[in-house]
Amino acid sequence: MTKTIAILGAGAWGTTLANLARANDHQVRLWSRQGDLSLEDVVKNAEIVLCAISMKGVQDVALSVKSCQISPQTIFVTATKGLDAKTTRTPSQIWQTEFPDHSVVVLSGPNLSEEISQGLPAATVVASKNTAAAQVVQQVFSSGRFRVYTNSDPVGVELGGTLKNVMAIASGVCDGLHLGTNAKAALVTRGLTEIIRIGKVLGAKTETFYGLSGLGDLLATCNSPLSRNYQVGYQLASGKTLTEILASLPGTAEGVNTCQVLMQISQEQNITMPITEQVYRLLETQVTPKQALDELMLRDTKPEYHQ
Ligand SMILES: NC(=O)C1=CN([C@@H]2O[C@H](COP(=O)(O)OP(=O)(O)OC[C@H]3O[C@@H](n4cnc5c(N)ncnc54)[C@H](O)[C@@H]3O)[C@@H](O)[C@H]2O)C=CC1
Ligand SMILES: O=C(CO)COP(=O)(O)O
Repeated sequence: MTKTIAILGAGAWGTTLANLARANDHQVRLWSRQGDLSLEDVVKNAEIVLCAISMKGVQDVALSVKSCQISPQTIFVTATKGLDAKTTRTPSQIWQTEFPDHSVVVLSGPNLSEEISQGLPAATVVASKNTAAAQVVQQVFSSGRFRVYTNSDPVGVELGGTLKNVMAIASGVCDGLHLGTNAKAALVTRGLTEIIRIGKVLGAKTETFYGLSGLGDLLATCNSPLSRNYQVGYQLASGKTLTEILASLPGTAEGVNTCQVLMQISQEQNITMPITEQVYRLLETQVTPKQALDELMLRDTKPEYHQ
């Protein structure tokens, strides 16, 4: 059945998701700050409101949507991968707080938008506490080129997509320094251990991180030059400054802000995050890429599963 869908954010990901829904004959209205359509008109009577805005805009846009006319049945879908700098909340927690009586669905997976725009095959996950809402969103986006799975752990699905961005920066550094395949495998595997350690504290299920939105997205983003986060790391390793890199980057690299929020969480909750800490120190120019590597390699020896 044709759905009316409002997509907020006309960047790389919002546009790609709009095209996927249009290809399935849904009626899509796309809103961006620079566009001609008003937010009020875009969300009016929408059965689904999907947000693909960068993290820094989510709270303000959620508040603006709150002042618009929304049907009580409207499903909110969040596709943003980040953490709020002020409250450390995930995007779905922001949407659920502002719309407590609505279903909120997280959409996340190994989804480099450029590949999907080219029609290459990909899979994703839609996760919600409300299974029926997740199934509606699954039907909206599923096609022969985009395979959509449902999941009942929205925070886990969301954190997989968010936390891997920091590991993608580290992976870019690893490749930029030409450290080899063994080093990359070790980094990504220990990165997953670190993601699971943080994710469990933040309320996610461990098994979710072994799925598409966890390991899947980690592999995609840590291995692709199409990833903006990977590009940040790769170019830092080549000696560029963060300011120079961000000035020429096509789109948002959420891992930069996510890393700062994670350091705050790590200090407040006493969670060991060695890779995240070195990425943070590198972004803050407290260490060089080579020093960050040495710090990681020379940590105290320990059993593999010592937390
Ligand atoms: N591009 C990709 O391959 C994927 C991106 N994502 C996530 O989707 C989100 C958006 O990413 P992209 O579309 O790639 O970024 P982008 O930089 O291409 O677009 C960001 C969009 O957010 C809007 N925006 C930024 N700040 C805003 C504010 N304060 N108020 C209102 N709108 C604001 C921009 O105008 C733009 O429409 C990010 O969280 C990203 O991690 C998730 C999966 C895939
Ligand atoms: O989340 C993504 C792929 O799943 C996109 O990665 P980047 O934001 O690093 O480009």
